[in-house]
Amino acid sequence: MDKLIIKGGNRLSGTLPISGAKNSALTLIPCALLTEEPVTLRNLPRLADIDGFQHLMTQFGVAHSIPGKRPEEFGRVVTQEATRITSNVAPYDLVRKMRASILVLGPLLARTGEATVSLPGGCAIGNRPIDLHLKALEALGAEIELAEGYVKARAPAAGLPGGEYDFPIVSVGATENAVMAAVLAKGTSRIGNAAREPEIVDLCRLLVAMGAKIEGIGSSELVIRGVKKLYGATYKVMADRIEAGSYACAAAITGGEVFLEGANGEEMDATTNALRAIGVEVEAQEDGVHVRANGPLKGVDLSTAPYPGLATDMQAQLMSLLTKAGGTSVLTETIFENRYMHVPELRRMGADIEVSGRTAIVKGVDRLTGAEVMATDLRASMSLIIAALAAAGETQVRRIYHLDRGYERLEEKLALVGADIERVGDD
Ligand SMILES: CC(=O)N[C@H]1[C@@H](OP(=O)(O)OP(=O)(O)OC[C@H]2O[C@@H](n3ccc(=O)[nH]c3=O)[C@H](O)[C@@H]2O)O[C@H](CO)[C@@H](O)[C@@H]1O
Ligand SMILES: C=C(OP(=O)(O)O)C(=O)O
Repeated sequence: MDKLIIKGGNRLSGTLPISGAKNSALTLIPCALLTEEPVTLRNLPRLADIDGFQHLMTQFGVAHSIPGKRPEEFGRVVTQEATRITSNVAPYDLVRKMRASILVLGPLLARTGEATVSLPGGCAIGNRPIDLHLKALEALGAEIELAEGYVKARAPAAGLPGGEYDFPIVSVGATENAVMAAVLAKGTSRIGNAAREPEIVDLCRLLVAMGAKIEGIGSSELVIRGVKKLYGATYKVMADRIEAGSYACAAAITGGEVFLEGANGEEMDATTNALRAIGVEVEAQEDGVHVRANGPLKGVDLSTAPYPGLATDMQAQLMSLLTKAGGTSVLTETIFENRYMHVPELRRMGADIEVSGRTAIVKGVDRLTGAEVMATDLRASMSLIIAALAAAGETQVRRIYHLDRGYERLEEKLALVGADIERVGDD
């Protein structure tokens, strides 16, 4: 297993390219199941999760090709073609490694009338049930059965009729599954209290490019008129707002100045507002976001919330930044029940953080020190790297396979802006 060795203290400066969004790509890829025509995605990030999802897609008979010959630098172009679905079963072995695999349920059901998908199970950040995915699909007319660790979903012989569902709480994944199932339904569907995350907008835009009829895109009420058939399309995956926010925190904690090339300022408004409140200068430009930390960092109170609120996927990284901010900060995590796994590791680096239930109280310290730490999940891993960049001495981050799920060429990008970071084989 690899580990990262980071020597802290370098001020980050320069241009940092932002990749395609993992969480968008993971819902755009299964859209290829909805049509027999080729769907080409541009700007796909090179990530373990994307490779894993593409592997899952081959299970259903989806063919992949890379059109043209271009160097695979940042961002890939991949065409998927599901001329014929050869299986509608997603087995445990492929699903357990990646929770987002549940996103094949809606499209498989819509295209073939049946889908059998392994229950994904919990993960480090929380329990993460899928009850809302199933309730929404039932409301659209599916029959659902749970047996032997699998979800078996079936549509009536004539296809899903479509229907109405109001989510009791906002769920990104369940909204995505419902939208992907509704686009090929016989009738019209209405999804209330839908998630409004930019990744959902990206999903709807691809589906519209494929011929879907969706109203209310970007709002919490989606009305979807089912169509008989969807067509092929070519679509560019949006920039990763969480990757961009993570690197903004990394630059800020070093007192640095970076240009996040390709980032979309509007989509990361809540993060940029938090950074500004902390005392970091952030300017959204047409082709990216400029970040400059030029003065003392101030403690703030932050609470995560569904979009347009502050993303839970940014909580750990902002907490790292706040360990060096003056005064006391209070962070409240409202989305996942166990998303403070980074706290004990940050404490090992000298941070002063107390957790009580959903709240973390962070008292700024003058100095963080390098230590051997363990990554526990994707964003927790990034928070340790952010702290390491500002810590005195050397930090070793183990279990970095979590990072490879969501940060494309992390050490290359950070080195590009001056970080002293190296990936070595673990002993
Ligand atoms: C691949 C992907 O896009 N992952 C993102 C997606 O995850 P994901 O789609 O899994 O997250 P959800 O929005 O569904 O989860 C929000 C909350 O709803 C709960 N819930 C969800 C579904 C359900 O059927 N029942 C239920 O109770 C969850 O446990 C959680 O407490 O949105 C999260 C919230 O922004 C992000 O942190 C993840 O990075
Ligand atoms: C929690 C995350 O991802 P996933 O839903 O894929 O586990 C994340 O991206 O921070």
